[in-house]
Amino acid sequence: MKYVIGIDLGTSAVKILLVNQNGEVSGEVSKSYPVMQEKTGYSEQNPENWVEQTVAGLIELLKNTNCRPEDIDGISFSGQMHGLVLLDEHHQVLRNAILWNDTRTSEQCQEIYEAVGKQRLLDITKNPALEGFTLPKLLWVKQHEPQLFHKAAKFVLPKDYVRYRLTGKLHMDYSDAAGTLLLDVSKKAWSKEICDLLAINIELCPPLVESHEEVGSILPHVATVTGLSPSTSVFAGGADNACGAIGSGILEEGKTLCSIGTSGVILSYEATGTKEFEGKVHYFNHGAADAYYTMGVTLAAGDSLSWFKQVFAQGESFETLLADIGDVPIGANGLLFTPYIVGERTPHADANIRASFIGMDRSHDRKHFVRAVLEGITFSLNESLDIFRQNGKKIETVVSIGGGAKNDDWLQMQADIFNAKIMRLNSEQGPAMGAAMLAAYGCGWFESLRSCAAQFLKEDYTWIPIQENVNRYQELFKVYKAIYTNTIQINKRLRVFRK
Ligand SMILES: Nc1ncnc2c1ncn2[C@@H]1O[C@H](COP(=O)(O)OP(=O)(O)O)[C@@H](O)[C@H]1O
Ligand SMILES: O=C(CO)[C@@H](O)[C@H](O)COP(=O)(O)O
Repeated sequence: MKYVIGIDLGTSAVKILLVNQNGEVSGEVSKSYPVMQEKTGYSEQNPENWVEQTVAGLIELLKNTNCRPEDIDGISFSGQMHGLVLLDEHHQVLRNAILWNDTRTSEQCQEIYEAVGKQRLLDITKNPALEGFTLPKLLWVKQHEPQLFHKAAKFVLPKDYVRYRLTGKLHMDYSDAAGTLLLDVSKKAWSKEICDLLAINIELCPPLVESHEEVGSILPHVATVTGLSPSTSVFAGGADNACGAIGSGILEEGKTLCSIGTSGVILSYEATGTKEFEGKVHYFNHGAADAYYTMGVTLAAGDSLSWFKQVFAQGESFETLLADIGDVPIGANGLLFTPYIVGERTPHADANIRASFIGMDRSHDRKHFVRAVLEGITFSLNESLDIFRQNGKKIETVVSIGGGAKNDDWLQMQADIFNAKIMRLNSEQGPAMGAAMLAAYGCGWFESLRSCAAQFLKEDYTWIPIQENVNRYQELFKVYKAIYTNTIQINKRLRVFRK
């Protein structure tokens, strides 16, 4: 039997899957690493932690399997998007990576609009200037750390750096490059125009490749340490949401994905890069060649639940924390939560907004708060789903993946709030499975990603919306939506108190 490995470099942890030719998961490892928040709005990670934990994960995976290293035909990657990894001329890391959920760059977003123009930026990149994207981070380092910026020879994204450490080769694939705001999304080339207008040397941008392209093999010393074979081919891989889409079979028009990881995403396949969404949703290159996807992003989806657990239930597992949410009625006895703990992206591109619990009552206990957190996260994702529906998309079934897809009550809640069937596949590890599929396709096991999906992906269970719950949630959703507008000014005034 032959195998492939999919590595998903998430924000909370690296998840590694060993998958056989039938698409069965033969081994699975997860290794976590910390996120550093030095100030409000900041979010950084040390790239060395990604490498250490990926290597540790590979060692563990190979130790616990009977598969021979030479039977692993290929490895590919999925990774958290947008994070800036700056390298010097010797490819040494110059500073901590600035992550996708770091929002320190509002001023740089304005600078981009002033230099490029809103419409021109949309024409080239298909996206607005958002704090989380990579270009504003580059400009921030240029302005605040000029001596360090001066030493920069290349920038890459998180999984590109880990791939570089395993292979010695630097690349970036189109699906991840689209999230930098430096890519001409439909021409699939770095935009010289944007680089020139913002005085960014285009030489900083790494060579571009397709996600399924072979980019190298495992370096001998990495092979010795991990137990991998130096003959195993390495394929570029893609952005975690593009890989999540591949690993969930979102490979044709009409298919929709909900991913609840640290962030939350509602994603829809697009056959062309020429539709107009006016920047209301993100519009990026897919990991499937010459395809695209649109998505709305909740900045802190799973992260809101993790934050709640860390503050109010330290040491408990997600399973015990969520054990009794099924006993709490819809609406948590009048308690609502907005998940804006690090600001928001869709539909409110607002780095300044912060979260609220509204309606706290003497009768509430912890389980009401937990249910309110889950409902708030799901309402936020429903705002993205609404944008798609308002643009004429018919959404009847949604494939749900990520850590949030581990809880059955939450999946029923998704069905009731989205008013759509929620399908869970045989593995909720969509991005890692997508990376494994890119390796399988890259190795030539299949003639297309679609035929790989037909072999690899199986439906596990589907949750059907319960009409009575749908009606209750539709009423509550109207109240939820009113919280944003009613808390903008309050949060502006609170800003000076945040450290
Ligand atoms: N058993 C569980 N039930 C519900 N949610 C969970 C569970 N375990 C983890 N999560 C959620 O999943 C999130 C992590 O999901 P994951 O897809 O691994 O994220 P990432 O790719 O960002 O590292 C956590 O923030 C947490 O909120
Ligand atoms: O910023 C985005 C998408 O634009 C995030 O979706 C990141 O890609 C992080 O993903 P997770 O760690 O939550 O999977």
